Amino acid sequence: MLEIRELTRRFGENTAVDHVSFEVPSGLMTGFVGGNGAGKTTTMRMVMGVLGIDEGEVLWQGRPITRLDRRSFGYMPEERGLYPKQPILDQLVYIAQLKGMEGGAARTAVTELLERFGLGERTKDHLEKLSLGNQQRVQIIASVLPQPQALILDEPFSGLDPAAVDSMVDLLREYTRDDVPVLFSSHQLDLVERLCDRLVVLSQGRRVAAGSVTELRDAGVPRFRLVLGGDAGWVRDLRGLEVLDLDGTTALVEVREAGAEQQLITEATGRGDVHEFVRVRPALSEIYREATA
Ligand SMILES: Nc1ncnc2c1ncn2[C@@H]1O[C@H](COP(=O)(O)OP(=O)(O)OP(=O)(O)O)[C@@H](O)[C@H]1O
Repeated sequence: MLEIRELTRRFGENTAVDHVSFEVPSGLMTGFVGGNGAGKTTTMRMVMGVLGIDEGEVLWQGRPITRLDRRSFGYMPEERGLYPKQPILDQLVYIAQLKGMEGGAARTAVTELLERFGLGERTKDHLEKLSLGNQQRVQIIASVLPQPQALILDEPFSGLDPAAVDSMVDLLREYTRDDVPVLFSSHQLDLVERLCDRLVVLSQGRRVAAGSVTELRDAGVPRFRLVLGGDAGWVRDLRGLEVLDLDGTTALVEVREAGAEQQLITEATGRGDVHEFVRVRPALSEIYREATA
């Protein structure tokens, strides 16, 4: 497990990351979200040791992380940094060798990954000849070579078409199945909701929410939708509830006093037909908007 404890980084007067703590458990996918400038990249850079830490620490397997640990991590930085004028196979094999793979094994692993990402026919092409999305695929391959102990990926999905997103998702799932902790930042909340076991939300350098998607969706004030056979206007008169929406026979209410929902359903069944009475959990996008407001 990777643990981020009270990490803090200042740039002059600006505290870009302010005592941020969270965990990236092994075998789980953790999504890292927050608006532009929230501090995601700065946090990831501190985790990877490419940026100094002002306060706090990073722990790997329960002890302070070392340079060697970081070398065994797969890191996809925001600044992508491969050579535009070199064939993609050659530079990926070179990177794999730099990371300690033997030549033959490196070539086999790279070829396999290139084929997997639909680039099997492009191995001799210079990076700059590929579309931006395909360049992104090459960056992803560079970051997962060789077998990483943890993955720290800064916006790995940006610029990918749906097919490449699917290849990337399959690949990341294979790593989590092998118990690798994965932390990735993204602005694509639908993707984060689909993929992530856990989520960390940053706003202006601070952690404003963290937990599993289910925990976060359950954490807020409970909301219920009630659909009746007749008019639902009487719901406004009940104590302990706030009516968020009322449309003829349908009411959406928020429970302000514990137990008010029991009173609601008792009253509703006493008055006539109840077609639906369900707890409504907010979408991730709503949680995100509220947390970062
Ligand atoms: N090298 C730097 N020098 C000065 N300020 C910096 C530096 N790097 C980051 N910052 C500032 O730190 C804050 C956090 O930036 P960061 O890039 O970590 O945010 P982010 O969440 O990754 O944003 P985005 O989603 O736009 O990539 C911003 O205010 C940014 O301007």
